[in-house]
Amino acid sequence: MNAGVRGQSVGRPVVAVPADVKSFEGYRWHAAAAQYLEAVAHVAGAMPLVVPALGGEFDYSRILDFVDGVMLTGSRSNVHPGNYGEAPTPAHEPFDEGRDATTLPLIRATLERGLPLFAICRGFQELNVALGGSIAAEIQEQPDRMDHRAPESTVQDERFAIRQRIDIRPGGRLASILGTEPIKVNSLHRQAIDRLADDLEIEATAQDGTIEAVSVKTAKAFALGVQWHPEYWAGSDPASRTLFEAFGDALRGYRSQKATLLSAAG
Ligand SMILES: N[C@@H](CCC(=O)NCCCC(=O)O)C(=O)O
Repeated sequence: MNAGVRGQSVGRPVVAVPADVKSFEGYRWHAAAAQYLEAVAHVAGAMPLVVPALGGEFDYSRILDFVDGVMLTGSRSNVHPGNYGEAPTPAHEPFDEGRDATTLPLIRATLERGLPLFAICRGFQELNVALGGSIAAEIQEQPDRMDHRAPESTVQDERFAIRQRIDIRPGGRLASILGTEPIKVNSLHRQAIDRLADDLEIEATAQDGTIEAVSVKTAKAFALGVQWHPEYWAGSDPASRTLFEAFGDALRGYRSQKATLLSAAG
């Protein structure tokens, strides 16, 4: 990932990025992958703030007073199906229930308060679950579905290669950012939106009908989810860059609106 610098550090908007809980080097970590943080910093022009996945213990909606938006990252873990009323099976694993307990309430609070929200891959699936939708597991095993998993490789640039066509709904919010010509994206997932939440609008689909992008119908600000990974090529792929720039513009808009309201209140 090679993102170019955008914006200055003074006065940059701040973006909350909920962490994953990971185990390595003998420790449990609350961590977010660099590719997301760097795309926020270098292309959206905002300061990322990683939020530990301790949502069962804390009401993180309090941090919405101090940030200008929220970004939800991708992760290999899956939303626990208990969150959408289904019993867990081995096909739903692995889980990260600390992250679920953090992101699901935070998504609802972010939308209620009108902060910009950008949801990527696992985050896109979380957005659907947080608003009452459900998720299908192991979609590559379903007839008429393509294989949306990453190519087998140890080289991240190959796993994240742009290779899958998506069609963008004319007249939609994604089309207002990227236009209506089909684009190619990367694809690294085994699950997909099944029942779409009532407050979500489909913005793009893959050739097998898999939902690839959604927006929140009643959102007061930028509220977009994508099943692919624009963060990985945000420094070089025009569509990926444009999405992060649009998120950055929404963050700056929210920040300046908040400053105006605060100064009017004295
Ligand atoms: N677990 C979900 C979400 C997929 C996702 O966020 N993938 C990120 C890429 C992880 C990697 O393979 O490196 C699903 O599989 O649908």
